[in-house]
Amino acid sequence: MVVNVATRLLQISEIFGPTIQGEGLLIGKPTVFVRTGGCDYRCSWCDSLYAVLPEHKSEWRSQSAEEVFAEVQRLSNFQPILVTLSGGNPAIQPLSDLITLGHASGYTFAIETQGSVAQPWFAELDYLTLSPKPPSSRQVTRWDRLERCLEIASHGQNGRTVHTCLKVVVFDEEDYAYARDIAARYPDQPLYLQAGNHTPPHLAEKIDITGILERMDWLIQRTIEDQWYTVTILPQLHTLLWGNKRGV
Ligand SMILES: C[S@@+](CC[C@H](N)C(=O)[O-])C[C@H]1O[C@@H](n2cnc3c(N)ncnc32)[C@H](O)[C@@H]1O
Ligand SMILES: Nc1nc2[nH]cc(C(=O)O)c2c(=O)[nH]1
Ligand code: SF4
Ligand SMILES: [Mg+2]
Repeated sequence: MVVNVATRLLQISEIFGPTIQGEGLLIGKPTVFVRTGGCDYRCSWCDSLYAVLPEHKSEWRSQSAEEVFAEVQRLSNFQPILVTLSGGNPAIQPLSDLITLGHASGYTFAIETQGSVAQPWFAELDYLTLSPKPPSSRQVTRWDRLERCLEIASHGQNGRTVHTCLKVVVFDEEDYAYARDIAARYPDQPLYLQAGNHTPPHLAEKIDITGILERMDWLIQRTIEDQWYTVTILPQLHTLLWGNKRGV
């Protein structure tokens, strides 16, 4: 049988760390990021367009799982660490081999994805963060696909539990209503509300931390007003610390 090796290569935008996970369920945890290139979405406020738009393709590299894992091991000084797969949409890449390789050496794997593409290998992950996009992103949620992601994760492979959660970026009242809808649809999933950064690299020269914190304050008041006590509200910690800097 002829195996097309190229189809197993990963499109890699950047590999960096260790740093801390700045968002959601694993906020504050030391991690190495593997950021893949290419995305099926075009969120109006995306903070990682260099890993999304085809005009940045020449900056990405095609690498095997072995090459990516060697870089992860080098960065982590061969100490098992949490590896966070992000992008772009990492769900459009063949990441199963990387997860298998890493698990064999004690590494754990989390993914950040919008839930628009469900892959069988989600069952091999340790953490699956689904981040469906609210109206301000100008993207349309495919609920059937989001549900398929959760369904796959509910059958963890090799006795593994895939810890799942939902994370919704909120900029305004419409986004907040979308987040409420998500909570009603998936009452058993931990839900994180993430204050939006309205000054990502392509929309402003300087990051407006005060503006981000004001939105965060509004979001907290808004949830308390609704007596919505099961939700968790967070900023992007890395954005507060390091602004729009890349590779942190
Ligand atoms: C860059 S995305 C990559 C992974 C995947 N495509 C996704 O959207 O989940 C990682 C996380 O950053 C969030 N994000 C992107 N731009 C943002 C912004 N301007 N403010 C707040 N969060 C943002 C996304 O919603 C997602 O949760
Ligand atoms: N420190 C840090 N935390 C993050 N959490 C999610 C990120 C991402 O871009 O997916 C990210 C990132 O780029 N840096
Ligand atoms: S889905 Fe994620 S990577 Fe893709 S455009 Fe939206 S925020 Fe950016
Ligand atoms: Mg980011």
